[in-house]
Formats: sequence, C-alpha cells, structure tokens
Amino acid sequence: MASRDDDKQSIPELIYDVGTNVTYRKGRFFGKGGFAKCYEITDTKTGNVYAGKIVSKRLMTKHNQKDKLTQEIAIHRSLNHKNVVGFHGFFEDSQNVYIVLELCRRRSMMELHKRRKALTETEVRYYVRQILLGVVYLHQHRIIHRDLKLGNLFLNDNLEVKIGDFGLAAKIEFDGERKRTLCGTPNYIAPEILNKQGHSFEVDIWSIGCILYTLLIGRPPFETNSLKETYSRIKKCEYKIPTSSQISNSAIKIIRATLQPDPKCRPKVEDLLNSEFLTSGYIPSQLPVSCLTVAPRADKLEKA
Ligand SMILES: CC[C@@H]1C(=O)N(C)c2cncnc2N1C1CCCC1
Repeated sequence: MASRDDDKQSIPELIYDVGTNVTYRKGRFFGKGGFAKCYEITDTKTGNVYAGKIVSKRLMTKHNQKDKLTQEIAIHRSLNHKNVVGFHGFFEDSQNVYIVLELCRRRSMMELHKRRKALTETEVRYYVRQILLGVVYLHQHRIIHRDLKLGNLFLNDNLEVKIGDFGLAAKIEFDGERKRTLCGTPNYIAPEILNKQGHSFEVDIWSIGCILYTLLIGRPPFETNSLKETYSRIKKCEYKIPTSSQISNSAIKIIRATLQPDPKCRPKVEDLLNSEFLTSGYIPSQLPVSCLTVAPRADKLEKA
C-alpha cells in the first residue's frame, strides 16, 4: 500500500554517498519509522535495490537522540546473519543521516498478522524457528534486541524472516550485567522493565512469548484499550489462553514457559529451538506467498 509522502523537508531524487562514491536513486516511499523517512533506493551503478532509512538531522535536536542513532548503527553494522536485516552502509550530509538496509519486499509480520490474524501451527513453527535462529545469533553476540515485535520482523520475497530495527538494542558488556534503563517504549515490554528491576536477555524471551501468543491466538496477550491497563496486566502477568482456541498442548506449554513473570524461570532461546512445539510438528522449508493472504491447505505444504 503506497504511503503518502508529505515531503516537507525535501530529500533529493539522487542521493550521493561521497565515502563510497555510490549514487542512489530515491524510489517508492515506504513510510515513516520513528524520525526516519523510509524509501526504496537503487544503486545507480549496480542496480541493487535497498531500503533507505533517512533521518533528518533537523528533527534530532537533543543529544540523546543523536547518541541513540549512533548506538543503533554501531550495533546493527556489526551483525551478519540470514535472519537479521542486512546492514549495507550508512553516510550523512548536512541535512540527513542515511542508513542503507536490506530490502524486504513483503514488509513485516505486522501486515501479515493484520491480514490473517491467527495462523496455522505449521506456519507459526516456520516463522518462529527463523526468529529464534536470529535471536540465538544476537544473544551469542551479547546483543539484546529489547523491541522484538511483529513490526520489526521483516519478510523478503521468499517469506524469510529478518529481524530489524535495533533502535532499542543494547550490548551486554560483562557476564551478569543487568541493564537499568531503556529509553523508548517497547511494544511487548517485559514486567521486569516496568518494575525497574534490571533486565537482560530474558526480555527478548518474553517478547517471543508475546509474538507466539499473537500468531497462534490472533491477538496480543495483554491488549487493552489503555496503555496503563495493559502495563498493569503485564506486571501481574494477567493473560488467558482462550479455551475456544484450538491450540495444541505443546503450543500452550511454550507460551506458559516464555510468559513467566520471573525472568530467571524463562527458557533460554536455545531451549526454545529444542522445545516440543518446534520439534513435535512438521516445519516446511518454505511457504507459498499465498500464505500472506489465506491459510495454506495442510496437504499442500511440500513435505520436508
Ligand atoms: C527501512 C525501515 C524499515 C526496515 O528497517 N527495513 C529493514 C525495511 C526493509 N524493507 C522495507 N521496509 C523496511 N522498513 C519499513 C519502512 C517503513 C516502516 C518500516
């Protein structure tokens, strides 16, 4: 769906990166992401197409906003994994900071969720396995994402999952470090962040639990019509698995394990890959793009 581009602060049609001597042609407007305007951009020499995140310096008034963007770039550029959005470069001019990212033509799992609501368990295993492989990589490199949510899980034309947006990510500098602050509001925020008890890798496991619940049930576990009420339910870990939902026992088990109020009780991301939910059912090696709009017929998914 083409988004309206109310382009007040004009971004030129051709964007030149003097550092690499690459000229990008600005293409389709994708929408806004935080302070950024996002466009499809094409390397005029190679024809390679990317997603450009263009952040106006004019809007980044306070120092901490600049520091946050610097942190996001420092973390994201250090990563290289097939389930993490590729970071192809960054540069700046007097007006903007430009970030060149892997293009994900099928947008994010949020669009998929809005269109499909509850997915089949086979599809959930297919997507969640890739999310977990990406998070294993992040945690092995001592990176906490801290804002895992459907809108940050991007999809390319092969429906491969790419974890993106490291705007709230942090690096654990030493064993046992507990982060005390997080400026920003994660969507699937863990109770220990709300209770300001210090947090670490376990917050990503909580977010994965919220993602699992949303994909299996069709709506988020703690959704209410006021943020305050939602936060109070998260702190009390107050959620229900509707008895009407047809989800399997292994699906119920992995939701209960990840949505534990005590971070110490949550499984590690490696444990989730070995969970009954992921090992007890068939996982297709690929999905047809029709799955973005309609549920696949069980017998139509190619056997592994
Ligand atoms: C460029 C920002 C963001 C993103 O991070 N990636 C990797 C991406 C990759 N491909 C398409 N869109 C992407 N987005 C969308 C654009 C609007 C909101 C989020």
